[in-house]
Amino acid sequence: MLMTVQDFETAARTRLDPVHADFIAGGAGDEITVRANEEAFRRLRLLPRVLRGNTERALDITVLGSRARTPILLSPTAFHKLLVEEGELATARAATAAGAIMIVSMASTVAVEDIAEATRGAGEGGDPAPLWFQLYLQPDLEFTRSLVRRATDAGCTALVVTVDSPVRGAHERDVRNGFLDLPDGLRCEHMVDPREGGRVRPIAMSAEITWTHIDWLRGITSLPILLKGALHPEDARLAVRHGVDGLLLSNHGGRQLDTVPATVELLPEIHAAVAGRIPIVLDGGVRRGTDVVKALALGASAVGIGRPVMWALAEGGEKGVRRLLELLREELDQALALCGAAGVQDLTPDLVRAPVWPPADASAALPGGVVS
Ligand SMILES: Cc1cc2nc3c(=O)[nH]c(=O)nc-3n(C[C@H](O)[C@H](O)[C@H](O)COP(=O)(O)O)c2cc1C
Ligand SMILES: CC(C)CC(=O)C(=O)O
Repeated sequence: MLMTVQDFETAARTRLDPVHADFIAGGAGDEITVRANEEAFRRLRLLPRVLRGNTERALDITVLGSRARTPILLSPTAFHKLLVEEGELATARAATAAGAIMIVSMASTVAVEDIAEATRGAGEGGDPAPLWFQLYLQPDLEFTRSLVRRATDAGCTALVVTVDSPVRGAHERDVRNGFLDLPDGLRCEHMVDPREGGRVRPIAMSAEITWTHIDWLRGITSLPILLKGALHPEDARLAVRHGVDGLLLSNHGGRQLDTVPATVELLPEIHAAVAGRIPIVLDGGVRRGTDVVKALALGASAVGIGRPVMWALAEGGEKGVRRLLELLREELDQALALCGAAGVQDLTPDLVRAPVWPPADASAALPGGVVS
């Protein structure tokens, strides 16, 4: 029975080509950060409130003008057609059914216009899923401008600029497996360049990109801009100064610089650095409703999931992703109830404890004042 994210991972592995399973699960170098993301959530403890009388929980959020029925959004992941024929269309329909924000990867195998169309048909009376568009700024600014225009015209309501990739992370599993390119017949639809007779450009991960490019982007779009992958508090402050509207606090699921901290460990520091001026979305290692509660309590406005969506897609296509989003919603709702919360707005940092025992200032409260 598929009851947990872990169940989806296990089920997906039985279906997936092992090379693709490695592409999804893998990370950079020794994958220390891949593991750290999940471990950090597991280490944190929740400290619930009681007798609050909350019989229903509100899970809906509005981030940067985008309304969603859940604070769990779909982080951008590449190449969904590797997993199912419909590719990102299946993902987008499932996101719409859940009322979740989907961030379309620049490296998607379906074009953003078609993804937007798919969300319009899938609402079951609800609104289409808000789509955000993820961008690696290309040094060819005219090409980047055309992508921004395409995303805007397709109805995307925010741009997510990934800034942790001056070069590609060292994915050693992929190198060993010889998985260095998409198989024949699949392509990154956004990299097709009409100016070059429909040539498919490689995605440039460029070390030339600087804050000047962020200023340039700020100047050509009125869509909200989120930076994805800024981890240093000073960069978070710089983002605010450069007119960025939000942060997607992410270490790329441990796929770029290995040994960077888990994102949830960085959250309090980044939250303090931006001081409420811009919202923070966090991704990396979110696998349980309790993880969502912890991240929101520590100051995130929403969380993103990457690999779980890929596993669910591989396991059961659109239905798989729907089920995944449902089960995470159920887990989140239950965790909120058990925390005594009436909704995500009730989550505050006092509900989260890092397990240090005995606490430095509590030894006097131990029986007989004994510290053992
Ligand atoms: C297979 C795969 C493909 C990804 N593709 C992209 C991408 O195209 N653009 C991007 O900014 N991040 C990409 N990411 C990173 C995710 O957006 C996200 O930061 C990460 O997966 C979150 O961690 P999680 O997988 O533990 O949930 C990818 C991650 C995976 C696992
Ligand atoms: C094709 C890549 C750009 C996708 C990516 O960001 C990743 O695999 O982590």
